[in-house]
Amino acid sequence: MTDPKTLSDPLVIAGRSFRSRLFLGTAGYPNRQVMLDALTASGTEMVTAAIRRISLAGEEESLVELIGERAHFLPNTAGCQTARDAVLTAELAREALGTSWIKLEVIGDRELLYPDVEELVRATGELVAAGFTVLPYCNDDPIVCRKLADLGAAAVMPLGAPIGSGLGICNPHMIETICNRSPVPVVLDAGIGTASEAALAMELGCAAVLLNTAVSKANDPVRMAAAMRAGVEAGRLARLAGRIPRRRHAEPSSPQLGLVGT
Ligand SMILES: CC(=O)[C@@H](O)[C@H](O)COP(=O)(O)O
Repeated sequence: MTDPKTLSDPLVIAGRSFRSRLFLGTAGYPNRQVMLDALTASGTEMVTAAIRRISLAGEEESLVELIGERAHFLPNTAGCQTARDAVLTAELAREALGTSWIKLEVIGDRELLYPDVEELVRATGELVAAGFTVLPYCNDDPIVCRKLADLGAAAVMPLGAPIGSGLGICNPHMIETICNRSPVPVVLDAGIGTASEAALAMELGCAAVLLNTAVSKANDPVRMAAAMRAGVEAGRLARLAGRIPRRRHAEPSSPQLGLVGT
């Protein structure tokens, strides 16, 4: 019988526990109240925002205070294109916000928003050596994920699909492979379009899902945030329960023995 405690096993990253396995971004909401209501509906305990947005636009200055106690704040290096730029941005975040946690994004192409793997690996090594808790956004590549974990990343965050695309998980087999091999938690980051895709990420073995656009740009962001919460929880439960194997042929669901004529 399932121990009810396993249903709510917290996720632990770098010694910090999270009951919610849904992490949310803060960009693109119709207004701040909708964003806050969506965060509440999602049950999230980890919220990310680009350090460039926070530091450059005065209006965003109080975002960290607004989030306050409701969630752990995870600054990210969105917009950085070199390791040097990302490391400087992370140092700025640590100085300004007093956190050494960083979601590391080093983008190699502004149109694709795909990670520059060489720069990402370099920046991860430098930031870990400088005492940061590094969560790198990376390709759905098991080799890259292993290198990042070997360098000391606290989690790896492979993309499901390009940021903001809503395409879902383009290569579920590779995400599952990464999950099966990773020594650190795997957080599916980017590309999720709807709740069933968040559930799939968890069914594949991800420890958590990070998403933004699917909620902030939904017709009803608060309702979608609640749907994502339910999707992540359902996917986690299904993963723990263990799915039946796929078969190429029918398998009677009722026992045949004992029927007249058998
Ligand atoms: C907010 C953030 O960190 C995004 O860059 C993240 O990668 C989420 O991507 P989606 O907007 O596709 O969910």
